[in-house]
Amino acid sequence: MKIARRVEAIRAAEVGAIAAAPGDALMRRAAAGVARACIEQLGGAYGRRVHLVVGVGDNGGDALYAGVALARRGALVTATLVAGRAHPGALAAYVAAGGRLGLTGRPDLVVDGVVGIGGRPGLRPEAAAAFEQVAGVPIVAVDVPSGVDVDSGETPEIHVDADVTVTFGSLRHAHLVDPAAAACGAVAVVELGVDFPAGDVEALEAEDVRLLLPAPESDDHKYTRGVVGVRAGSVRYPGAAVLAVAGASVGFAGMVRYVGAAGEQVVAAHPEVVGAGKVQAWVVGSGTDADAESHLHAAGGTPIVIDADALVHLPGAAPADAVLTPHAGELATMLGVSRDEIEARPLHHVRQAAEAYDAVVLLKGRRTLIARPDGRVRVNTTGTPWLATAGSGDVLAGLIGSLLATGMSGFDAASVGAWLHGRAAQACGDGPLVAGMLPDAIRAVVEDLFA
Ligand SMILES: NC(=O)C1=CN([C@@H]2O[C@H](COP(=O)(O)OP(=O)(O)OC[C@H]3O[C@@H](n4cnc5c(N)ncnc54)[C@H](O)[C@@H]3O)[C@@H](O)[C@H]2O)[C@@H](O)CC1
Ligand SMILES: [K+]
Repeated sequence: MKIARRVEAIRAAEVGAIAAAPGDALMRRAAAGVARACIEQLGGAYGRRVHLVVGVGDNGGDALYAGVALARRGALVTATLVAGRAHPGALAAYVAAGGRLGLTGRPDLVVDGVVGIGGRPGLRPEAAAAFEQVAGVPIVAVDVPSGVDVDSGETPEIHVDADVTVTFGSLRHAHLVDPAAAACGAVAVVELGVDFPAGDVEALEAEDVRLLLPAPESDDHKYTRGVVGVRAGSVRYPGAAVLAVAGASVGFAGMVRYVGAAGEQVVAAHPEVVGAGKVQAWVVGSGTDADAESHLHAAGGTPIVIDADALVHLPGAAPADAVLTPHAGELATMLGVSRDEIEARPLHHVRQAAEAYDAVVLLKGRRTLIARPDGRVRVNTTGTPWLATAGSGDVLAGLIGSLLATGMSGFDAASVGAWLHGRAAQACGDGPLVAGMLPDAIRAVVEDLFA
């Protein structure tokens, strides 16, 4: 599990280690990691031109010590001190190692050491100008891209867009949560040997998913494995029914039931699907059009995935054990704000919705967020831009419903479902895909996990 923590918790955990380490030992260790990332990015150090953009705090200190390490490996290092001063010890070491002040020529790489966890969102004009001078050059950010809001993952002001971000000890929220995560590029964590407390934002990794997934026991039969019921599709959108059922039919639940206007199409595509009866979980809403409200009311009393058209019919609190799966536009309608506001502050809004509806809420996006009413959040890190295609959400809703039917909690079902769905898209390759390809790819991903 990847765990991201709040700045306050990180600072508190590091106090002891900083006090115990002689001189700038911790900063030098952090800087060594930054230098390694630069060398990797450049394919070597000797003769490469690296430019440091340096602020007044320890983040700038890290950048300067990284400059020391790079200069010792033969790189030509220059630095702009955006406030005209910098961490005294690091600056002295930098100058002693042959580092120069001021920009000369076009560098091969820029190191962003303006601000880290001590920064406020935005860049002061001197910092912004320093980056403008080297526009287009790849950037390695120290700790976080300067200017992002570290705890909220928001980017309300101008900020650095990095190719690589090197952080220390623990991930911060900005590394996982968009839009800040998108500004980080690839993220590397340098170990500092510090113990951190639990965090409230996390991301599943393959091993976590494998451990959470249900696998049938030898004495299981179709009913003990769980039955999922799908109420999706309509005369107008029969395809949504077929796709939601396809997502529910990848094989986790022992049986799939379908209730709705597209029964004929569903059975033609999935002959194993049966009609109404007892279920352990419902999936309601994908493509249900005008039937959404009646389906929502008919499907009560079990864990339930509420998707698409059904979302707007929720009164206030959702039914017990509900997983809501809106995209940004749907969440905007539910919360009475604009889509732009949701996209600017997805972590804030997904938590707000989880609390308001007293349900697990999965907000779809490049970095899908899954929130519980108590504020705990999982971020999904799998997927490709090709996944943004019609019907992909229907497959996801069905898949999550089938996991719920096996007895998984809503939070686990939603986050594992999102992980598998995204990994399946990656397995389809870096090219176009249609939603109908996902179920087979999900099966292949699961087979790989258990291999
Ligand atoms: N805490 C630790 O254990 C470690 C911290 N390290 C580094 O130390 C950093 C934190 O250092 P600091 O607490 O000195 O804080 P920063 O270096 O992040 O920021 C320092 C100062 O920058 C100024 N500032 C704030 N917002 C600004 C903005 N938008 N534009 C320009 N200037 C702004 C403020 O005067 C602020 O106090 C971490 O991000 C990390 O890079 C590393 O050396 C590893 C160890
Ligand atoms: K930075």
